[in-house]
Amino acid sequence: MMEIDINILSKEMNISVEKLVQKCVKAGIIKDNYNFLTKNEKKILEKYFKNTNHVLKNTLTLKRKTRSTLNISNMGGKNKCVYVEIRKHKTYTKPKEGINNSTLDDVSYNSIKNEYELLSNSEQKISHFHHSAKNVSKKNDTLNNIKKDVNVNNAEKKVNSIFQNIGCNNVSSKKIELQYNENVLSPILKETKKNKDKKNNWSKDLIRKKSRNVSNTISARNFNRYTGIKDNNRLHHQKKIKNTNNRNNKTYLDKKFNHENYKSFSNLEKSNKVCQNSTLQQIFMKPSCVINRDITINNVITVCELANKMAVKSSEIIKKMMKLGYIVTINQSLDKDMAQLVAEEMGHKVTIYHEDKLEQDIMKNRDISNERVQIRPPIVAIMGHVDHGKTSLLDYIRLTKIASQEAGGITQHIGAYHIEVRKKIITFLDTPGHAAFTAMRSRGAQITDIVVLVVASDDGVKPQTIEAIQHAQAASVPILVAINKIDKPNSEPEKVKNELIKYNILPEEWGGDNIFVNISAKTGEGIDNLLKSILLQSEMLELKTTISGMATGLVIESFLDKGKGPIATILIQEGTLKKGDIVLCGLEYGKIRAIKNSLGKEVQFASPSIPVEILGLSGIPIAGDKVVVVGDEKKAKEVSIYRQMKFREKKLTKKSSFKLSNIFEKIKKDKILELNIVLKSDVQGSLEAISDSLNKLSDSNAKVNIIGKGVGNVTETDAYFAFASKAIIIGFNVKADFSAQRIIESENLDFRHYSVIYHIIDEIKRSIHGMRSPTYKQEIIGLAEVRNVFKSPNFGSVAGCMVIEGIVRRHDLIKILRKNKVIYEGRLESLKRFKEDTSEVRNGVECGIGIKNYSDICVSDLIETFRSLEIKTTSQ
Ligand SMILES: Nc1nc2c(ncn2[C@@H]2O[C@H](COP(=O)(O)OP(=O)(O)OP(=O)(O)O)[C@@H](O)[C@H]2O)c(=O)[nH]1
Repeated sequence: MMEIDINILSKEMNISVEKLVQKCVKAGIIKDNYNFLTKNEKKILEKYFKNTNHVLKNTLTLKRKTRSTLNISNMGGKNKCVYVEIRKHKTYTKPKEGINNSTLDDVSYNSIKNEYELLSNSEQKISHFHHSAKNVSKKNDTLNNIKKDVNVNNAEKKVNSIFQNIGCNNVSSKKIELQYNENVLSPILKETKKNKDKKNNWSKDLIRKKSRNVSNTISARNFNRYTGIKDNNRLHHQKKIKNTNNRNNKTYLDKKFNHENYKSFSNLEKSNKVCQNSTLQQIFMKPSCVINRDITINNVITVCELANKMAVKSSEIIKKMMKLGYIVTINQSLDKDMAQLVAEEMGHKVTIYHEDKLEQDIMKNRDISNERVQIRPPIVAIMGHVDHGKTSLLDYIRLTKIASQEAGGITQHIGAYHIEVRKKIITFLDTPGHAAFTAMRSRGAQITDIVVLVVASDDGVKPQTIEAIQHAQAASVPILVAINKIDKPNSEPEKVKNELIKYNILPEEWGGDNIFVNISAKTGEGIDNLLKSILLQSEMLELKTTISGMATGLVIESFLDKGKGPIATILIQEGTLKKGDIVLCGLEYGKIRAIKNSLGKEVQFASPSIPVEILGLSGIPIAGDKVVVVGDEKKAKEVSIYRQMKFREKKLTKKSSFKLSNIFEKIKKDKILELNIVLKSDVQGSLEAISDSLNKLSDSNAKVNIIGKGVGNVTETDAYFAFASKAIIIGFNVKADFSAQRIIESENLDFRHYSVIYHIIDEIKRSIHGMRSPTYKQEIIGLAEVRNVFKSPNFGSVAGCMVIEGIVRRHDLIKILRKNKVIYEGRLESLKRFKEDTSEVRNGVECGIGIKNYSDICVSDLIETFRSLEIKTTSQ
């Protein structure tokens, strides 16, 4: 007959040998030798377990069955199916609470242990006791220890006799318990009970606090796992805490443990038992009192952000503010004073974050020794009308063929080059018009020292020549006139000189301040003279700078190179830039990886007024951004992040720019006595008429300055010019180009459109004198281009149109523009899509438009829809 070793069986069943022996006895298996069970006895035992459901109490059995079919090809080419069934069976047993592998039964074990703990009151002995109790083979040591400490002779005798009776050297703890109770332990037990209550309270408190901390960061499941502590030692606790990554929790527990000084290991053990009892519940304790916090706020903070910082509900702030007399919404921004008021009302301590602290810190630590002051090379911008020979001039000077390499012969990007003339350096900027010059100025970057105005002697003064003069004069930069193409037979340099008088550009020989040089960029005639004149002009300007110390400069242009990353062309204004320097550049920062000169050669440093390309920035800066060398890369990164955040904030809050509606307030407040205007008109006649009338409005209160005027639509350059000069834009019978419209919107410029001269004069007059009057602003909604004209018996002429911008609505006011001149203002008669009436037509869609009381519509006319908005001007 096959026999099964009882030790092996106990391991398989995952219960202790002693427990198994007890169960055998209960199942009616009585044998002398308990070391082996027969097959029949095993069956009886299994039946007993089934009936008593003993195992199921603490076990969880998982079964899984998977079926699949295998196709196996036979020799003859036929397939054979093999059905495969995999059965998996796994039983999980929940470990018993406390010390479950003890040789003693639960009740007696716990009572003995409690008493022993109280008697010994030593952590070492308890751990020793645990260790001993876990191992059956070490039972004698355990008993000896108990004996030593408890000294119960009767118990010892009984124990020994029971050991022998059982035959497997086990202990009948019941007997020990009885003896203890009788002789020694009953008085101690009373004391124990008291302590136990105290300890349980402590444990509950601990768990409650633990759960409150942990619940913030770990899931309920993690929490259960965390609190269902199997191993009753402190180190294990700490590991668990580490795993949760909850620093607060760890500190809290550590503190608690230190505080208790690990008085008794049993305390912790008991707390774990409480934990285990509460593993299935999460305990979230509502804070019993308001927690006052120290909060830091910036200039602007939303209600929601403030609530998060104070750890209160947004509704509480809204309620509080209502009590203070303000009605706010959750996403509303509060300024720092308001936020401070509310937060302090709610009992929190507020610290206002000083905005420029980071910037100030980083700028403080810069090395800006002013020891070596030297004369610096002049920076010259070449400006003028299209095709008057700007690039050809630079081309000749540098003896390179830049013009022929450019797409379509038109300058596409800003280039910056330096040349040497008579051992003196001149730096040239080649601009693609005036937009870049003005855009840079609008960012506060004044980079140019001298403007060379190129005027073709065969073409004379043209619109862009006038624009260039206006921009240079607005920036107070000296103008040097280069009358070009004198090699041409039809050249008339004297005529150019005469034309320029109108714009306050007078040659020195006529008593003016401007140097005039006749040149030919083709033959090179007069160019030496021009360069000499530039050097002369720069000497007069006494351009000086320090060449030692950390560098500062300006970005001229920037782009992203796929291989090298962001590249910026910069001009150093002060100090010397070295390879490896840390720079702050607008919103970006970086460590200079390489410096290249205008010939593309790598150099180790760059001195003032020498244009160089730098590599190593974190992003692409904008033309006009300031480059500053700083000492600390980490701080530079912080400042860069802060600047980016501020930029986003500024974009969102959109500060209002210079507006006609608040001119009177500005006159009162800031003593601004000048109203700058950029005026654009459809024809020269009305331009002059409006300009004269506006100039006459100047009085002791305010001066009207027409800083820029011209014929044609409002362009991107006009918009930048207005922005840089804090001017309003007035358009008479003209509209703003798409690009200009974009700048007007992004910079929040004041663009006013009129079709009656009297309205312009009246409105400006009223604004200057702060009169209350309703003024109207036209907001353009859509633009449609006439592609075809049909005759309809009902509606007269119907224009077949394509909407090219915005929306055309049936009831909006309209203007008809022909060659950028407004030829009619009125309303729509009809708006149709495929013969169906419609209320609106969007961008990119065709439609039929009938115009009320107007039938002279032509192909290519533009129909602009707008609405008139009333703006309240300031009161006197
Ligand atoms: N005869 C003659 N032709 C010239 C002279 N200077 C320039 N040109 C010609 O004028 C044309 C325009 O010259 P560019 O140098 O491209 O003019 P630009 O002002 O730089 O033009 P954009 O880049 O479009 O602003 C070219 O065909 C040149 O060859 C000159 O002094 N004499």
